[in-house]
Amino acid sequence: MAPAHVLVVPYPSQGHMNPMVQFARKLASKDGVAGTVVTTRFIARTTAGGRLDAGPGVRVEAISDGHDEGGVESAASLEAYLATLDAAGAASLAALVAAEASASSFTCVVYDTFAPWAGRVAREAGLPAVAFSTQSCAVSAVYHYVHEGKLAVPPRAEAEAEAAEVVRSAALAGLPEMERWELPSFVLDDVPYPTLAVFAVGQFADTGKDDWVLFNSFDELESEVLAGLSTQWKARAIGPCVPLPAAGGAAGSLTYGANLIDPEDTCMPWLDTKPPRSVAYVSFGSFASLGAEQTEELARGLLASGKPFLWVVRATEESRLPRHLLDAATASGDALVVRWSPQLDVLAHQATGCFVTHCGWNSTLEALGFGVPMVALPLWTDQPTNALLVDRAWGAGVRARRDDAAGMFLRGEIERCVRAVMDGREDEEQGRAARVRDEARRWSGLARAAVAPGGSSDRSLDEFVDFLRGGAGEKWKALVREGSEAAPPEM
Ligand SMILES: O=c1ccn([C@@H]2O[C@H](COP(=O)(O)OP(=O)(O)O[C@H]3O[C@H](CO)[C@@H](O)[C@H](O)[C@H]3O)[C@@H](O)[C@H]2O)c(=O)[nH]1
Repeated sequence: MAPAHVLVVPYPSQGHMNPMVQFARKLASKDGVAGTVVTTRFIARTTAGGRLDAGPGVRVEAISDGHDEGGVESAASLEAYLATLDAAGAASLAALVAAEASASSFTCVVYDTFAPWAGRVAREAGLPAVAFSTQSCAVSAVYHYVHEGKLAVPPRAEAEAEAAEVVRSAALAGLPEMERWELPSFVLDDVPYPTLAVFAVGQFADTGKDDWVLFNSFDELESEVLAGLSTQWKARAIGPCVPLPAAGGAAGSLTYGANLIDPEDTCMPWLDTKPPRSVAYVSFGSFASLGAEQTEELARGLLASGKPFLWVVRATEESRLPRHLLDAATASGDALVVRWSPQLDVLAHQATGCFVTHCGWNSTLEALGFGVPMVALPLWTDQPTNALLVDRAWGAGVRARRDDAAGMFLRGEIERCVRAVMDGREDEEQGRAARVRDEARRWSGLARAAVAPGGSSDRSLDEFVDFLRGGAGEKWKALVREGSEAAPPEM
């Protein structure tokens, strides 16, 4: 039988491409499965090193996002970009699928829930459309239950009038009790980007009860929420989609093969000069913008902690850096500021003692996978919920408290959290910080076991592969050819 050929369509940004490229690579490592990853023409041309290397058995194809020359940066706004991407991406993807139809036809399309247009193209072409969430099961569950009307989020005015802001109904769905500010920001009524909010909340609207939904998570991490979601769809956790070295294996160089920016090669030699677990690694992912005041508070907090730090400040953020504060530390080798790091290698390095992170889902999973305790400084979207889970549910980090009056994380709080995690001191409030490092190590073992042969995520991937090998696409196409309603093939 011809191999099952899966077309994998991530939303074109770093935080979405990394896990989906890793997913395609894992899928293609299974017998009888080939993968093609789709990116935009702009990214394909400008990706670090000029190429995207998804590994053996995975082809890369480029489609148009309507901004072939400048990508998202050349759009008037993110919302304008999404609208162009929806139309141009769908047309371009449909052309790719049609061009393949006679040759090595695609069997199935796995699409990012942030690229719902790809799901539509799949359905219109008579191919099974499988949703892939790059965010946690918990966050996805909140969006879904809000969309279904099963979870009500109090408007800000109402919440402020109540003594406690706890969203108690969240507990019903296997979710932890959350205060309003701990929910993904897109379900709140007082955040910017209302169009994005509608989009995020409705990302599973096209997904039916018999449809597969794959999560970049693992059973052991989110078992209860996942069990709840499994009653909604054919939900399976197949992560962490992170290139983790096999247990006991040599680390080597770790990469997703999808860097949109070249990592700086000063990081590893600098880390090599530092004692084990002495360095705070600081990064806010590929998207966040901290603002000048928050950047200065962070610089002052890191300096006050007395720990050496490796801080990623993207080129677009550099103008906010208070260089005068950092000069002495960088000159003495106590601090290194880079525009982009080889993050997986940094987290795997023995000198890295904690990860000061915005709790983007990939960074969170990477920290868990490499057993690095986190200091969580969540900003928006799914990050506040991830930070809550890291701190309260998984005990793998300490969450900094944002100062409400200042509207940011203050230097003293940042210093306190870095010291609490790195010195293992008792955290007076939570009484848990001393155990954070042990918990981080424990999660690393569980994460690696989940993706190892026979682990929970590996078994779920095998189940999906069985579905693919069962000729999912062929059955579907036959049904459509016979003129029957586009019913899904048996699963
Ligand atoms: O110097 C760096 C900094 C980051 N990374 C990588 O870039 C990715 C960043 O992903 P993530 O941590 O998820 O952050 P964002 O880029 O901010 O991701 C967006 O997408 C995620 C998945 O939907 C969401 O969870 C986040 O909130 C959202 O901001 C990770 O794989 C990192 O390893 C590097 O390789 N080098």
